[in-house]
Amino acid sequence: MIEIETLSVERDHAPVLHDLSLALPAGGLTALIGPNGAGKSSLLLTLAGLIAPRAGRVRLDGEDIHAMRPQARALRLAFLGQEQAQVSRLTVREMVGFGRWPHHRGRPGPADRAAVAGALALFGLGELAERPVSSLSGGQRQRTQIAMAHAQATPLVLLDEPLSALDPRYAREVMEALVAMAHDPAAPRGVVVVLHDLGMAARYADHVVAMKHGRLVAAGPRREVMRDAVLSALFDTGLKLREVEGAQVVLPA
Ligand SMILES: Nc1ncnc2c1ncn2[C@@H]1O[C@H](COP(=O)(O)OP(=O)(O)OP(=O)(O)O)[C@@H](O)[C@H]1O
Repeated sequence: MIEIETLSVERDHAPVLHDLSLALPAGGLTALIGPNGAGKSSLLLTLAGLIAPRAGRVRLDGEDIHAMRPQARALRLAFLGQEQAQVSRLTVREMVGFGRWPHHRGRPGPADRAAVAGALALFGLGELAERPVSSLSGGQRQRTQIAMAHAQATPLVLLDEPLSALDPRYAREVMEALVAMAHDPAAPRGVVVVLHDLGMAARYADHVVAMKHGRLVAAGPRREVMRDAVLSALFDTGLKLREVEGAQVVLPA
């Protein structure tokens, strides 16, 4: 369980999150939605412990995230930001293997190798495993980074726009892999994902958090938040959700 208590955050001395209070469930997939500049990335960076709040705090299972040592935090949460440094010489397998570092600290064992192999298979990277990351397409690189976050095997996974470079097939496969991670009966994880694709949020999220101007607009189970009136007000444009052949789609109203 993540508890966000009266959280205020500044970036470059400008307030970007205002007095946010919210509890996120420990399991399931939570979609973070809202217009450009709403503060979604700032919230994710704060949840990851990478931006210190001006006021308020974030607790993970009762512990203040910002008081944890980085090594301890790396066993509790995995974070994938929008802009990742490119480590060009690494192969895909080596990069995914970096996700295991907090577990083995430089001495990988069979469990680490198995976790990497599982992540490579889950994200369709088997055939690319020995390729340098620098030789990959943007979408292949994005899947490599998501696989690395998966291999980290943390109870909480934070992903900022993980679908942005993916074609429809891989966007769907990655979302289904994230759902499987969130509902893995052996080790369910809390997966929090910033999504611009509202159709994906409507189809796959268990919970939805809607933000605008650095404030919370709505939060709750998907069906409570993904409603025509909430979405239209959130994005300042007419939107309607409709069911087409069993899937939710978002249309202009
Ligand atoms: N590195 C930064 N330094 C200073 N201010 C920033 C920085 N990044 C974002 N901001 C500001 O913080 C506010 C929230 O931005 P943020 O990136 O968190 O929003 P977002 O909802 O993730 O937007 P988007 O959907 O466009 O990615 C904006 O006003 C933005 O200008």
